[in-house]
Amino acid sequence: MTEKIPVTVITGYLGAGKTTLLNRILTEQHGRRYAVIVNEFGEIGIDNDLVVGADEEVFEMNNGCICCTVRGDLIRIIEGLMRRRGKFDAIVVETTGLANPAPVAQTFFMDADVKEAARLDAVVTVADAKWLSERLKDAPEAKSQIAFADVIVLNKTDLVSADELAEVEGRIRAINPYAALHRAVRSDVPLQAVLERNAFDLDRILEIEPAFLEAEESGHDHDDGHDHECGPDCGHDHHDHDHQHGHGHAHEDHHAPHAGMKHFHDDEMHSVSIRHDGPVDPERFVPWLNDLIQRDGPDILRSKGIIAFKDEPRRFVFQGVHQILDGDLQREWKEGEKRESRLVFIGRKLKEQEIREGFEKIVLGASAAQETLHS
Ligand SMILES: Nc1nc2c(ncn2[C@@H]2O[C@H](COP(=O)(O)OP(=O)(O)OP(=O)(O)O)[C@@H](O)[C@H]2O)c(=O)[nH]1
Repeated sequence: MTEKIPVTVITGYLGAGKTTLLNRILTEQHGRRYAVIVNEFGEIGIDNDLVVGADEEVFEMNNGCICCTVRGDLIRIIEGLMRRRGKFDAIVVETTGLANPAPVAQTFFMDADVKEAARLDAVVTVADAKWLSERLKDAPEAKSQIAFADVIVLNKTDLVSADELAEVEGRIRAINPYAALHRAVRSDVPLQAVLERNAFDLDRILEIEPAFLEAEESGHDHDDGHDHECGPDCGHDHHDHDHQHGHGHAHEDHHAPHAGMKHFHDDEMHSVSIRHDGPVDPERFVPWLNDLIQRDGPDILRSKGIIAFKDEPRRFVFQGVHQILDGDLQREWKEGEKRESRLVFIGRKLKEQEIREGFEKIVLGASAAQETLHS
């Protein structure tokens, strides 16, 4: 079987530093060859011309709302690329700053041919340290981009004070406590921090954030109801794009001591994590998960999990984006490795109690429920 090509999706609000990151990826010596797909908003491709490295092939997805037209474009481009396998090692997709990354991520689960050939390696969100806090208030896309991230590059730290940095990190953590977070100036993160991360592997998240599945706060049940899910006749109004490029003067040393993380409640976006120390019956688990995802999918932005099935030497790994779910048996549990199931749901208005009770009662059956560790 040929290896699936890893795909890195770079997202982030307008002007956050996505193209800067992409240029870094394309110019640094890493011995890997990347095919680049750029999604732009508007008729005329500009980003394409801003991307350096003439040797790299840049494919443009153009025109309109990514939710509707671009998915088809993306599928077409990836299928085209697959016919020229061997010419590149990985794919990087840069999305428009206005996109909700969900439809892009979903492409890698939904389209059978794409799924066969490529795997979503990580969603990397570039955030503008100067403007993110503001955008989180007025731009739902900005929030979705943070919530979706596996890796967050907190860029433009040269433009903020240590206090402001702590504040924005706290806001990011309130939305997404799981992503690896790197501070950057001109998107200067080590490339191994963003590329070929296999970020869907929960183990990696646990390495970075050992407390990942522990104590977290869930938000209240508020929602502004604005989720960017477009139908086929999307009539999105995308006109209020203020192009906040943060060209201010650097006024603080970004190496200033870390002011300590602030904690915020995010009323809208939160997460539910469950772990269970004991075998899980696939015949109960799979229908439960499918039902949950079908029913609450619109509110569940991301779901991921590793499950220890009864009498199964391999780990069952699933991940999903909204209603689209994908799971398979992967590597074997290692000698001495704790056979613990871990599940995470990230989204809006999650029915935490229902999810927990569902897992305990439906999946485990009431008697086994005691063993479940609440996190
Ligand atoms: N001060 C400062 N400016 C930066 C930094 N990173 C990028 N910029 C500048 O910010 C502007 C936007 O950067 P881009 O990389 O084009 O951002 P983008 O996210 O691709 O922008 P869009 O394509 O408009 O969404 C450019 O003028 C960059 O030179 C940084 O860390 N600090």
